[in-house]
Amino acid sequence: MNETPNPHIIDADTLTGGFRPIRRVVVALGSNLGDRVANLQGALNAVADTPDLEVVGVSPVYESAAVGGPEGSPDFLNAVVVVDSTLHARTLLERALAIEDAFGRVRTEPGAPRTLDVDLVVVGDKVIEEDDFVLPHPRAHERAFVVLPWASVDADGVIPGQGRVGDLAGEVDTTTITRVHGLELRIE
Ligand SMILES: Nc1ncnc2c1ncn2[C@@H]1O[C@H](COP(=O)(O)OP(=O)(O)OP(=O)(O)O)[C@@H](O)[C@H]1O
Ligand SMILES: Nc1nc2c(c(=O)[nH]1)N=C(CO)CN2
Repeated sequence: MNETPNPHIIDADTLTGGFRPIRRVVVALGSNLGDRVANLQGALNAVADTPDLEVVGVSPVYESAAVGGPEGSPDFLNAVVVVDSTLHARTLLERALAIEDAFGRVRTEPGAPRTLDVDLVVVGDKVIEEDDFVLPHPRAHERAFVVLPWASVDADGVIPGQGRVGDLAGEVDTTTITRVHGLELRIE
């Protein structure tokens, strides 16, 4: 195998200077601790306040039983925010973790109840497999609380390697999930 990088193929993320591609990014929000509506609403505002990022869609809010996590975990509220951004994928991850921290997220055991979860579901068609960062999010395609809200704002969205989100929405387990009527997140 020739390990020498081909100088004619440039990963857009390594470009310096003015040009950066705009990517469609899907951000999943979840909360099952504290004032869940205020947490989701605040997270949406924080996402929208990010430089070099434009919100193009906000899903309805869905409620569902906690998948995994300790016995008796409270139900979650979830929503999905669709954005266009020129930010690097890793910059988006750092921003997501900072927003979680700003909402009092305490990191204990995996699956523990949390005031706010901000996951990057997809960043365009980027595929990343690093210890602390995986794209597309490896469990998103099987999660009703991700694909239902996302499909409701963009059924033609795609999870690379998994398919069209409108189709995935017909395949996931929807046993406990319901749309919360009369509640809409808005950018304030
Ligand atoms: N696509 C991604 N979006 C957000 N975090 C990610 C992603 N890929 C890897 N991570 C890493 O996952 C770590 C733990 O995330 P977190 O504690 O929110 O997991 P979880 O919400 O309990 O489980 P899940 O990952 O199944 O949603 C984060 O610190 C982050 O570095
Ligand atoms: N219903 C629901 N269950 C979950 C959720 C979530 O957001 N909603 N997030 C998890 C870890 O990210 C684990 N389980």
